[in-house]
Amino acid sequence: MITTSALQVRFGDTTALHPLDLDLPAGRIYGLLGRNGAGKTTLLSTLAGFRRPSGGTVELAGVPVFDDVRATTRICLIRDDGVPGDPTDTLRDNLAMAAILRPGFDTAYAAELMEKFALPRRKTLRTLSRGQRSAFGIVVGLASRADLTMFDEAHLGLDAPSRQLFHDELLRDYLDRPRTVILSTHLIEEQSPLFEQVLILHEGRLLLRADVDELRARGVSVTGPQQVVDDFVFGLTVLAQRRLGPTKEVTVFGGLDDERRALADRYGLQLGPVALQDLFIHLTGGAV
Ligand SMILES: Nc1ncnc2c1ncn2[C@@H]1O[C@H](COP(=O)(O)OP(=O)(O)OP(=O)(O)O)[C@@H](O)[C@H]1O
Repeated sequence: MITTSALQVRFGDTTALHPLDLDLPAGRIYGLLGRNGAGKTTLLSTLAGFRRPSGGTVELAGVPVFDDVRATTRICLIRDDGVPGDPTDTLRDNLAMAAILRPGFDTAYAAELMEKFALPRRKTLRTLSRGQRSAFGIVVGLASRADLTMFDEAHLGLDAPSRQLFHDELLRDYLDRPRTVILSTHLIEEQSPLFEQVLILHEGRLLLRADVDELRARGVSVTGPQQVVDDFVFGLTVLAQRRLGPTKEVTVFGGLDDERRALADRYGLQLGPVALQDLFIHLTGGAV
């Protein structure tokens, strides 16, 4: 369990995180969403003990994370801007160092992942391509098997097959060895199937925390012939609209009562769950 109490981070005049009380029970995958500058990286760095809070505390299972190896060796944060390790060392040496630093590191699993991501063991970290660097970060992040594992936009630069591999491996390994995972991402629709719970940060505050299923039920997608859909959603809060030839899909905010559902059925309209991205844009005040 990771717990924050009145956690606050300021950079000069900028308050990146307003006092935040948060408890994240262990053994779940959390999605951390927020617009640019919302405070996601600041929060994750502080949870990892990389940054001293301006106020308040962060504890992992009761142990303060800042400057305490009892907690930091159980935490792994993979950031978008680089892999933990020495850029002038080979990947092989960097993996050996990770194994020394992290008690839960699984060398055999790291070797398996290196193969799967086709990473060159003899190359130095700094000579890797952008996507290869991300892939190496993911290898370290997964093989560390840390109690608290966080990926901060760690997929940046990865091609689609590698992102799929990341998802598959994360899910497989998590199911074998449940731990707490936080994924910060702007690829909401792509990564949301992994989330059990979503946290939305907005302007340094926690705007929303909800289970994914509950969130998807906060809106409805309505699909059918354009004119019929337009008539049906008249007066409702429209979050997004998409056209595909004569067919239209409209996402509306809020649930539909039984009467409206019966009406949709009579008109032959299809109803489905809301796309998290549409809801996210609506909740964080973006343009539709
Ligand atoms: N080292 C720093 N010095 C000054 N201000 C900072 C520093 N790091 C972050 N900030 C500010 O803190 C706020 C939160 O930044 P943060 O990087 O946590 O956002 P983010 O949600 O991760 O954004 P993005 O999605 O763009 O990566 C922003 O206003 C940012 O400008």
